[in-house]
Amino acid sequence: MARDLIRILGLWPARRGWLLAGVVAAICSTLAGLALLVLAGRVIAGAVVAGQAGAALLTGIGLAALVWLRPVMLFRPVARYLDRLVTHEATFRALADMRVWFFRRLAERLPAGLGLREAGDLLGRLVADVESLDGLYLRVIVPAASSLAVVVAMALVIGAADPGLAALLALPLVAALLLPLVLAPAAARAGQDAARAQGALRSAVVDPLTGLEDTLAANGEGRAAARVTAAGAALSAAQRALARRSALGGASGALLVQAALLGSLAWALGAGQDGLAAGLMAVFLAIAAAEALGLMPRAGTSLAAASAGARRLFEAADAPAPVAEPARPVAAPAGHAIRLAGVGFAWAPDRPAVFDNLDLDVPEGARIALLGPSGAGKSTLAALLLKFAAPQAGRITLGGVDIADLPAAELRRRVAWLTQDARLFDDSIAANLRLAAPEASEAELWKALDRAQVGDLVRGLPEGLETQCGEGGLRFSGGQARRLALARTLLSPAPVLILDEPAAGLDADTERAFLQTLDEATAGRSVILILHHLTGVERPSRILRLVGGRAIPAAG
Ligand SMILES: Nc1ncnc2c1ncn2[C@@H]1O[C@H](COP(=O)(O)OP(=O)(O)OP(=O)(O)O)[C@@H](O)[C@H]1O
Repeated sequence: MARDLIRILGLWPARRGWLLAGVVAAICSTLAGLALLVLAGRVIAGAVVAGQAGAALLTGIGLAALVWLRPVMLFRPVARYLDRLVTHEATFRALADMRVWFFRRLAERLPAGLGLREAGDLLGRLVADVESLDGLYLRVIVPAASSLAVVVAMALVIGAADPGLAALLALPLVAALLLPLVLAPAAARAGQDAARAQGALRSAVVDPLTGLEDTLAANGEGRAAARVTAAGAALSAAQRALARRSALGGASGALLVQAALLGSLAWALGAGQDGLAAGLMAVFLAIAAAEALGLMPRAGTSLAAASAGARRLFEAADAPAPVAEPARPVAAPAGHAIRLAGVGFAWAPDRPAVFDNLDLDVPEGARIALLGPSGAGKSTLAALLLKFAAPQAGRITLGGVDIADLPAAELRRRVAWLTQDARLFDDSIAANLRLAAPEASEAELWKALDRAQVGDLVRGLPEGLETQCGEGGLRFSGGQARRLALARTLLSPAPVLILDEPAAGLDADTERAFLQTLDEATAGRSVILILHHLTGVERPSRILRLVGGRAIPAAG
């Protein structure tokens, strides 16, 4: 548990200044509260000892306390305001860093898609588990630092007057301070159950919602609702267990703080005239301490929840990346001829091999038509060429350089892929296109749209290039969205294009028109056309068929 949490803190180096400033602000605010009660205590203790308020005000101590009371009263709300402001700002910044870190780690580990991972569960990790980490700072570190400052200040203030009283007061308060460490391990299991249940609930909701049409068409809403109910019940049970631990911690904390209060009260009553002032002061300090230390035992459950969140994040973030970046990357080659030699590949050790001793040459400027039945491995070949997966045998070279030695980003600048189910993102058409070429001018966007046979459609839209595509491109029909995605790929300056069924979604005439303009759109570039069948207008330089894990020449 401690290792995960220490590692989390290590991931926030850029926010160290903010985090530290938050702790300092919280300590100042708590100590200001303490000082306020100390000063009030002094005035009252002086009055009680002197027998009447007026006389107390005239004693040196009472007068000094009164002088300090006003600035401290003014300082305290300011300190409290700054405390909340800075600690929350520090948390927001640290969590934002954490999300980006986690997202990048996922992107490295899931280049070929989620595979068997559940989208809802990953979303839960990215949102809820990252959020649970705010408890580590806001509900554990900050209160612990403030409480420690309170205990030390109290020991100093009371210790100067009466060390025995200071020990009596400090003992239960130190116990309250340490209680979270005692309670956290027991709460850890409940924290893990709650985090897991939260992930399961998100999956149960996201999965049927993403495919709502299919869920409804199959009358599956009853089953989906039952899954959500079961996942919700599991989450409630886990959260109830966590809440029980939190309540237990809260009650124990209150008990310890009250013990300190009662102890000092008993001392004050039992002390003679000499000890009365110190005893009364201790009562005031115990009241002040209650605010800071009363929260501490609950920090145990926050610690457990943060540790469960951290565990789940690291579980996903530490999975081995399918393709490691080269330890010693080589310079990108000038040429872009592709060669596969003796490539063997299976997606997992227990899955059948997709390729077995595959050889393939794509010379610069060639147009290869790659045919093959469903499941033959056409998309898998594209995944290998973009290093979304790495072959277990053989090598793949680009311009004579093994792609294993090229950084993935360099390779992907040279090879662009229109995937089979290319996705439009929830942004404008222009932004979707510029994913492939961020610097592209408007004229270049229109050129790519025209080449993909979708320029007229976009011209007819009131907002043109600024039209929002909606999530997954829902604003457009399947065929229109595919042509927009094709325009994006054609816009890419990459010298090698892999186009998986580029004419899918086009009617016969438009398909013909598109394939005829392909020459112009891809002039000078190598193109791998993944097709189920040839229409006769593709004019490939070679036709290959993937069969039994190998590429064999096919008749046109
Ligand atoms: N990302 C992936 N993770 C795990 N297995 C995969 C992945 N992509 C493809 N496969 C598996 O690899 C095999 C070949 O699939 P692939 O999609 O490459 O065939 P294809 O020729 O493109 O088929 P289609 O013409 O139907 O698109 C299939 O058994 C498939 O389940």
